[in-house]
Amino acid sequence: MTDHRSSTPRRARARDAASVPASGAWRQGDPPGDRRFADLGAVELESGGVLPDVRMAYETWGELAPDGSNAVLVLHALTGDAHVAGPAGPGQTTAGWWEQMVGPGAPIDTDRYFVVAPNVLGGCQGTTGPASTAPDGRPWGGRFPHLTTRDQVAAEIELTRQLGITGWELVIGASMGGLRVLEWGLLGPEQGIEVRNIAPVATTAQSSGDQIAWAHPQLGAIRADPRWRGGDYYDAADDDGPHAGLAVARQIAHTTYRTATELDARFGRLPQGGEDPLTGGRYAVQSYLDHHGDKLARRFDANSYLVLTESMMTHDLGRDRGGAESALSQITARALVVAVDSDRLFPPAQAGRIATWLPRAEPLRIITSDFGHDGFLVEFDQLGPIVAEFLAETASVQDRAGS
Ligand SMILES: CC(=O)SCCNC(=O)CCNC(=O)[C@H](O)C(C)(C)COP(=O)(O)OP(=O)(O)OC[C@H]1O[C@@H](n2cnc3c(N)ncnc32)[C@H](O)[C@@H]1OP(=O)(O)O
Ligand SMILES: N[C@@H](CCO)C(=O)O
Repeated sequence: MTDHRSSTPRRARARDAASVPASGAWRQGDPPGDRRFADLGAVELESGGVLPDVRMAYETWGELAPDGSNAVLVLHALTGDAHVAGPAGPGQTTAGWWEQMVGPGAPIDTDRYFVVAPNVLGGCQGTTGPASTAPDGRPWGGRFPHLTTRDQVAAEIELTRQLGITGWELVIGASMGGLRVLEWGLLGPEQGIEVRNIAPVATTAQSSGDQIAWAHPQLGAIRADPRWRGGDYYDAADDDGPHAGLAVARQIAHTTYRTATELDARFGRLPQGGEDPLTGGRYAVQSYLDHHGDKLARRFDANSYLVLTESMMTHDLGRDRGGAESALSQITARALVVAVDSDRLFPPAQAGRIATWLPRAEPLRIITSDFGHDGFLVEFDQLGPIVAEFLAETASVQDRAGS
């Protein structure tokens, strides 16, 4: 059968920022959307080990108010990064992934709020991850430790301290970002960082059997790629990494991000271009998945994909806290919980439980969409007003308290 892939994927060179000096704390007047780096030192891991010399990449927009009251933390999903808003920067190929949500006059209005977005611990866009250099001078590769959502938030808490921020007006994120939002609701206050409002979107308090099941073959696809080499492939040539395995993992994931309704309506049984499925050619939907798989393989690191996927699998807000309901009931922040009605990966019932058990949650907000889980990246006409309304109510509560 012919190889129909139109391009040779090159491994996304993980942007290990080891050679870039840390920029220290954010300062008033710093340009918006500039990638910066903070050296966080060692992070103690939930598994009992320690990850030394952690560096975290982040971007900021807006100005921190003199009383520090307007800081908003935006947490990205699995393959997102710190570049939430603004045009593609150096080494970046796309504009911000929440460009319509964050900016001057946007629902998260950077004329009013100071927005911070870090790249997650274990990622590949500037923050310490498997492609980073270990203390022995070699890339961590397959030796990189298992991370949990709590480890990722522990690093973000240290970043918060370094930025001189004592409290977040809002912590918001979707999907994997939403997992961290919920952990922030507990770990932030425990660590002395106030979390006044949270907005978990298209997310869950604990990964379900179904979510773990969908993740499993994605891990398998990467590890079955002979070019993965047990995770130690960074010395290989650019075109000799585990792109094929990563691309298949993305194809599995991408299917779960969309819906049967959309895929059937949009592609149905149409063949791709001049290809004939009866003689080994592809259907259009296969070509579409090939495209998304190849695209991710060019911009993302396979080991980071493994580490982050496993952190999502082990996510359980209720671990060592008496279960998810008990953990959620201890969160004191006011909360906006949002789901997408057609999300087959993070079904609305999971968000419904979060909204029910969070003591200060608004009624669950549901986005209507054919796009499924990806609705949080597409349905800005619905998500934008929901978030803007929540923030406006927050501001009015503050104004009343202050008057
Ligand atoms: C927080 C974060 O998650 S950040 C990461 C977000 N970004 C990503 O996940 C990148 C992957 N992209 C996506 O998931 C989606 O594109 C979204 C959610 C961002 C946007 O969704 P949509 O606007 O519906 O885009 P859609 O899924 O239709 O993809 C469009 C792409 O498919 C391509 N495509 C469409 N049909 C076909 C086909 N038959 N064969 C090959 N390619 C196809 C288009 O050419 C387009 O390519 P491009 O993105 O390189 O320009
Ligand atoms: N497209 C999103 C979906 C996962 O939430 C991502 O890749 O991060």
